[in-house]
Amino acid sequence: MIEIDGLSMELSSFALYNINLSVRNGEFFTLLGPTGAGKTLILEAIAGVSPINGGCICLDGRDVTRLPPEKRGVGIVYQDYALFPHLSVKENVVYGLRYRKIDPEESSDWVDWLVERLGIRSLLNRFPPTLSGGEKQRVALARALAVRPSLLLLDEPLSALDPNFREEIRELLKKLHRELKITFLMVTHDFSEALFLSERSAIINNGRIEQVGPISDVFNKPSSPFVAEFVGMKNVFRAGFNGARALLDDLELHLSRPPDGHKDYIAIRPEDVLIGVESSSPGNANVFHGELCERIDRGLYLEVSIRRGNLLFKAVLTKRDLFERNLQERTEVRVSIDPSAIHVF
Ligand SMILES: Nc1ncnc2c1ncn2[C@@H]1O[C@H](COP(=O)(O)OP(=O)(O)OP(=O)(O)O)[C@@H](O)[C@H]1O
Repeated sequence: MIEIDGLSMELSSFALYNINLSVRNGEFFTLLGPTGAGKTLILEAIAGVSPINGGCICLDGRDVTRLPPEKRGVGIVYQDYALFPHLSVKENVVYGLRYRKIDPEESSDWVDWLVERLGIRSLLNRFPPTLSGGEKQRVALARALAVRPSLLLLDEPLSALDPNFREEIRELLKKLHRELKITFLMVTHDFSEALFLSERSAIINNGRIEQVGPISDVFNKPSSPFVAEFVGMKNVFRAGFNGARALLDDLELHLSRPPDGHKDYIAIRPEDVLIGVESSSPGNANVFHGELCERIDRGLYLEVSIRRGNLLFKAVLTKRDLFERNLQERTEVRVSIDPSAIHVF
């Protein structure tokens, strides 16, 4: 269990402000946010490798704020593997045992299990520079777990891998977490990774936590414009509200129900902005016309913008849609949005 209370860190050009976080025992938790948000610094504060200016960090009920890294019971895996190039795979794996004064004899069954489980037995006498990215990350995982940490910290462990290895290591992390039942805290900027792996997540923006909660809540119920955009709700608008209606300039959108309490924004996923097709709930769908003004080719699909007065809506279309329906730029299109697709916060 991790309890972070009022953590702050001040650097020359960046600061972490009043970070409060509670991660349960055995949980797979992600710190999610854009590059430069401060995710790695939080991980480093927990590991004890970056000095903090205030607050305290408890691991499994122990205040570790002033303990050196090797006394915190934490394993860490880095994006760039950070293996020792001059040591063999075997020496890398057992490196932490000597450093933390753990008897290698007592740990031999455990290390043997890890070597087998991570599929690195045939690599034991090789040296890191001769390994593929996926192999390096398996070795880095074995090294971090060899000291039997109660908490595994993972700093973007998938982002340096090419897509094939990324999927393989992602699956491995999920299975390892289930088998080992220890707490995993992973930093990532990739929402789909967090969605696949973690139960709960904290969204970090510019040194602050924007939202914490079950990953499905973060995805479906973002609580700020930043989180809404981060999870792919590309249509975020400031709005006024009147009962079960949102007022955007001169456009009125029906909501599925009146908002609870004071709200300032609505957000809609681009895939819920339907162009030229009937809504699944025609009785109360929001229907309006706008001009198709931009098409961006995203490979498998096209992102299009539709202008309606001062409002710009983003939608997605397949290439087939676009050509079959001859949707050219500057044509007028009919847009429909189901009230249940409008998220209010
Ligand atoms: N030792 C340091 N001294 C000064 N600034 C630092 C130091 N370490 C990190 N920073 C700055 O703090 C900010 C947050 O860094 P951090 O590595 O935590 O970001 P991140 O969210 O992990 O991003 P990324 O996904 O790119 O790794 C960045 O602007 C970085 O340049």
